[in-house]
Amino acid sequence: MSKPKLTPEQQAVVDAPMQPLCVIACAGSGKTKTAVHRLVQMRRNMGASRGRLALLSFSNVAVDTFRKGYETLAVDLPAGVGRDRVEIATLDSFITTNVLRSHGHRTMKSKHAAFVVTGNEAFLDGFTFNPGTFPMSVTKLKVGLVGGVEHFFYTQNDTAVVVPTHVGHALAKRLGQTGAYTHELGRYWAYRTLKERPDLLKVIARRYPHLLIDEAQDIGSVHQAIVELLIGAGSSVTLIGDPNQGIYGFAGADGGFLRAYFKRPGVQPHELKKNFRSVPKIVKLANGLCGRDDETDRTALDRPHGAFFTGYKRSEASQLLTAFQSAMVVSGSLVKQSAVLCRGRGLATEVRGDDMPAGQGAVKTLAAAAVSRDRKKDFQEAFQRVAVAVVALLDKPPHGLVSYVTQVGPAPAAFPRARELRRVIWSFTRDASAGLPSASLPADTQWHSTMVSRTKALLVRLQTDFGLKTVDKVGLKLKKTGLPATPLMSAADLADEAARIRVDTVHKAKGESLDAVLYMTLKDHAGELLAGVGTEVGRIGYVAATRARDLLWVAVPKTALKELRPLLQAKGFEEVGVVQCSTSNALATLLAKA
Ligand SMILES: Nc1ncnc2c1ncn2[C@@H]1O[C@H](COP(=O)(O)OP(=O)(O)OP(=O)(O)O)[C@@H](O)[C@H]1O
Repeated sequence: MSKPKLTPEQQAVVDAPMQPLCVIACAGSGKTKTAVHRLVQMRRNMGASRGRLALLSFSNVAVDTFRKGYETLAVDLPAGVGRDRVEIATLDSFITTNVLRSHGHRTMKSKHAAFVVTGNEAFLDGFTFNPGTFPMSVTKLKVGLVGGVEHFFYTQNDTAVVVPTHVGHALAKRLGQTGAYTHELGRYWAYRTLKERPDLLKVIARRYPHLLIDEAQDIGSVHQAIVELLIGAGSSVTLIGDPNQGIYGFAGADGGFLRAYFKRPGVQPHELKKNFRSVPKIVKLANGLCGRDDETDRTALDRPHGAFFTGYKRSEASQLLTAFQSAMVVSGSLVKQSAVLCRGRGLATEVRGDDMPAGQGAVKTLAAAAVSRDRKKDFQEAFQRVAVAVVALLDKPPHGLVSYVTQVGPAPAAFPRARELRRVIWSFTRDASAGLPSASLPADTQWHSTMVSRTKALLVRLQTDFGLKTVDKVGLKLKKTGLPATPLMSAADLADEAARIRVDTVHKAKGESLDAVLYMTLKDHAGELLAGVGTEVGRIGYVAATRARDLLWVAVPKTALKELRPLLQAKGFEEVGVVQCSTSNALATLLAKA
């Protein structure tokens, strides 16, 4: 991490006394930098003390950034300071490592050590609940805590639907007895373990006298209950986040814990109000949306930039995208650092034109993995899919093998060589020349035959090196049924891959800085964006808008334009028409830039 000077407000957080802080920070205010500097300073203050420090967040991307930042800055710590006594992890992995993995099984009444399931494990077929329509997998079961009382629910279109407590409880318990937990239920079991084991709680609080939690607006009710237990047992907890970016309300996280935290005795309040990301016009607009008066660090550009709106017809989404990409060229935004964002997955899928992955069974999963890797450049997703497909080709694989392989961290006793196997599957996933073949090969001929021979070779290796037996008649599971004659990543995709702009949900883009953002809305999404950050959909719009560094477009349905126009203009958006332009010219220019 480079070392630009911290602002006075950032420095005040870093230099604050060793007590709990509540840091409310605006979008683009450098929470990452501030949190890492604070972490280093706290470690310096703790000197050689044996207590550990933890910096916790919610995504692996954030954790990676924090780790790199800490590695860079911690070299300046004097000798004798316990530089390694720092943990940087997701809140869930902190809970898993410290509570669930070694202690959870006792509370879960399982003979096995606890292990996570992701939903693809065959044995989960027997773990469902029936809300009256059709059976739903236990992976859909969510749990919240209100005043220490658990309540179960599932979400449908981002709305919570209650599951009777006795049903949810019985299902969680039955699954728990096998040693398995879903991500959701893991937190529940961790909470129950800590509640039942004050001795363990005390040990953890002593081990971690200080915790820093980033993106604290995403703390849900069960997370909060766990954090409250740790606070009660003596850990000093600092929260950093932006309540206006709380977009997981449907999952029980509405930013309330962060918003009210400064009121607690002994908690020192701080604010970060300087936005380093966006041009002044976008910061002004964001202030108008959330009712804050944040400052901007950037100056206006000498090329077109700022916040615009336009109308679009669903059937003409591709023209809108072309027009937006043309505007990006003029504003100097790079395709690879820009995105079209939608509030929901449905609209994103429609705009992106995603097809169902071709093939069937394990082949379908491997085909989807090749597309994840080669089209979406999402290696993590590709890896997860390969792991699922490969395990599906094994005869009686160890219980929980997919999760042992895909989860980072020490190998479980049940499968001590998980990390080696992880490496083998990673290299198969990554290497299109010797592992999973390229999605650019014709699917039902070259891709399929290459995939079959390499997958079989991989399975032989798993048997020889790891004792993992292949299913009988594996050829039947690797048939080419359903694969098209064209490449999985179609020829058209290959041609304009460099010019293809990412289309994603706002949730996926959280925490990112993007040169240009096109927020595609339905009428109510736009209405709620304009109404402010009081609702979840309003906050989702706010997150979309504040990702943009230089250029923000909000597209609203043409049918709603008349009604929304004055409201958009009142907030400071300027109107642009979707000018028709030659697609090939626009793409050629973009390709040259990319
Ligand atoms: N003191 C500083 N001087 C210059 N640039 C800074 C400073 N602090 C942070 N930045 C830059 O500000 C940008 C935004 O920082 P960051 O991504 O951490 O924002 P954030 O607070 O997490 O935003 P959001 O919550 O919107 O995701 C980064 O490019 C970072 O390098």
